[in-house]
Amino acid sequence: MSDVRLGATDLTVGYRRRAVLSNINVNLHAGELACLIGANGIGKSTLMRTLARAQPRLTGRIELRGRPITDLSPRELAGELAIVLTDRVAVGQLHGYDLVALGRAPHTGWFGRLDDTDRRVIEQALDTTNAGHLAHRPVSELSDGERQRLMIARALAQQPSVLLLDEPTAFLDVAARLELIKLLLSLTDEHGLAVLMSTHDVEHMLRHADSVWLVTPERELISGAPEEIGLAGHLRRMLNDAAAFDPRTGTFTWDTRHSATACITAPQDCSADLLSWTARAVERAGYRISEHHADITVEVRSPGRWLVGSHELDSVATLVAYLRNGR
Ligand SMILES: Nc1ncnc2c1ncn2[C@@H]1O[C@H](COP(=O)(O)OP(=O)(O)OP(=O)(O)O)[C@@H](O)[C@H]1O
Repeated sequence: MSDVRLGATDLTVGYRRRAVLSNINVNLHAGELACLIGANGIGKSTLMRTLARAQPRLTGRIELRGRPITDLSPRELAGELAIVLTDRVAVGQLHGYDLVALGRAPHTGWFGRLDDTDRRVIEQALDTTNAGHLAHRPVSELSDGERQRLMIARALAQQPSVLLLDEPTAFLDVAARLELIKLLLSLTDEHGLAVLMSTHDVEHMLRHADSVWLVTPERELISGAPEEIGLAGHLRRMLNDAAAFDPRTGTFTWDTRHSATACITAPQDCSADLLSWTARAVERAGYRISEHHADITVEVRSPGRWLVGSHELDSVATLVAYLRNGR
C-alpha cells in the first residue's frame, strides 16, 4: 500500500496549551480500512477532528493526498474528505433526503441546485446505507441509529476519497454494525476509499479492519495490522487489571488467570457448536478451560445433559449454578 491519502507527521493534537496526543506519525492509504481504538478520554475524537481540520492542530503536519491540509480551500477539503461525528447536529425541520443532499454541497455550492447526477448520488447513498425508508421522515423524529445511517449517507453523498467516522457503530444494533463494517469494506475494496473509524467495538474490528491505530495508556499511537497489534501484546496493555485480552480468540474478558480450571470431554459425535457453547457456559461459571490437569471435568453426555463428577445436570442453567456453587 503506497498511495497515502492522509498522513500525519510529528503531529500534536489537543486544546489551547494542553496536548492530548503527541508525536503522531501515521498514514492512511487508499483502499484501507483503519480503526482507531483506545480508552475513554484518551484523545480519539480529538485526533479525528484534527485530521479533518475541524479543530486546529497544535504542531506538526497533516497532508491530504500530499498537500498540506491547511492549503486546501473549504470546498477542496470537503470534496476530498468527509467526517461523520457522533455529536447531535441541529437539523431543524430537515427531512432525511435533505440531510443527505447537504453532502452534495462541495459539488453544487451551498445554494446550488441539484442536477440529475446529484440526485442519483443521493439515491445511491441512501440505498447503500439502507436508509431509503428514512428519506421522507423529519430527522428530528428519528432514533439515534436511524440518524446515524443518514449521517453516513450524507458523507457518502459527498463522494470523498477519505472518510473519517467517529464511533459510527455507537448507536447501531448488531445487524447494522456488521452491515456498516461490510459497507465500509466494500467502499475500501471496490472504490479505493481510505476509511478511518474510531470505535470501542474492538473485537469486530480486529477481525475486519486492515489496520489498527491503537492509543496506548501512555498516549502513544501505534499502528499495524490487527494480528501484529494483538501478537505484540499491545491490546493486553490497553486494558486495566480488571480485563484481559485472549490472543487466541481475539476477544476481551475479565482476567481469569487465577481461576479454577475445567476440562471438557465429549463423545466423538458431539457437535462443535455444543462443545463450544458448553465451554462458554463453563467460563461464565468462572472456570478457565484447560486441556490438562484441570480442577474439574465437565462431561458432555448429549444435548441438554452434562456430568460433573457424579452429578448429572439437565440444563445449562443448572450446570452453571452447580459449577458456581462448587467453586
Ligand atoms: N473542547 C475541549 N476542551 C478541552 N478539553 C477537551 C475538549 N474536548 C475534549 N477534551 C479532553 O480531551 C481529552 C480527549 O478527549 P476525546 O473526546 O478526544 O477522547 P476519546 O478518546 O474520543 O474518548 P471517548 O472514547 O470517551 O469518546 C479528554 O481528556 C477530554 O476531556
